[in-house]
Amino acid sequence: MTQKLNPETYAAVASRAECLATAADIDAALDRMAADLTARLAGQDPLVLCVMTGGTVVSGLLLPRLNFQLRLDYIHASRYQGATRGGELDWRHRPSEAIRGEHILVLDDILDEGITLDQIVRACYEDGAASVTTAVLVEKERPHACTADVVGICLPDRYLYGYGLDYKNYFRNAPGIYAVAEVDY
Ligand SMILES: O=P(O)(O)OC[C@H]1O[C@H](OP(=O)(O)OP(=O)(O)O)[C@H](O)[C@@H]1O
Ligand code: HPA
Repeated sequence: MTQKLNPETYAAVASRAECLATAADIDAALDRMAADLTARLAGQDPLVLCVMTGGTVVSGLLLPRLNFQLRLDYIHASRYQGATRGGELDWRHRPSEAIRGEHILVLDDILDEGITLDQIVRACYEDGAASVTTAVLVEKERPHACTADVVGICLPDRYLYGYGLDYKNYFRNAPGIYAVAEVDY
């Protein structure tokens, strides 16, 4: 069950947030990611795994830029659950059978502490992936448990929303990436 934000709180959070990346910045980042991923994966018939839920927006915008043979599935592992600090990774969907022998591309919105991506990559190899390539739209400027192969844009270590990233389960649809004000964090 997710908590609702009342409209006044929603508007106040939005008015205090700072835009760190515009839609034009993200478009340019997606173009760079697509070129890099094409160089790495064209001809390998990869199985793309969208990491739910935050990975949906980057997946939707990136896939039409990948002009080669691929298939799409999803994986669901969550550790924030609407909170602004992460906890234990909760597995909700792990497509183990589909992964065996495949070249996997994991697509997610953000590499923050890197715990989610690190555990997803380990799980893919445990499930018999032939290779695993990782791509994130945003990498936070902080130490991570792992790195991503392809990164769209690096942003400061603040709590972010937009382009799939949520604040209390809202703002995934914001048309830019915004840092939440200290008072709201
Ligand atoms: O690098 P980390 O510190 O592990 O954090 C990154 C993960 O956190 C978010 O997922 P979340 O658990 O919030 O689920 P969501 O995708 O449903 O928002 C985000 O989508 C990444 O998957
Ligand atoms: O900064 C963030 N914003 C939204 N979701 C997240 N998951 C990890 N870090 C973040």
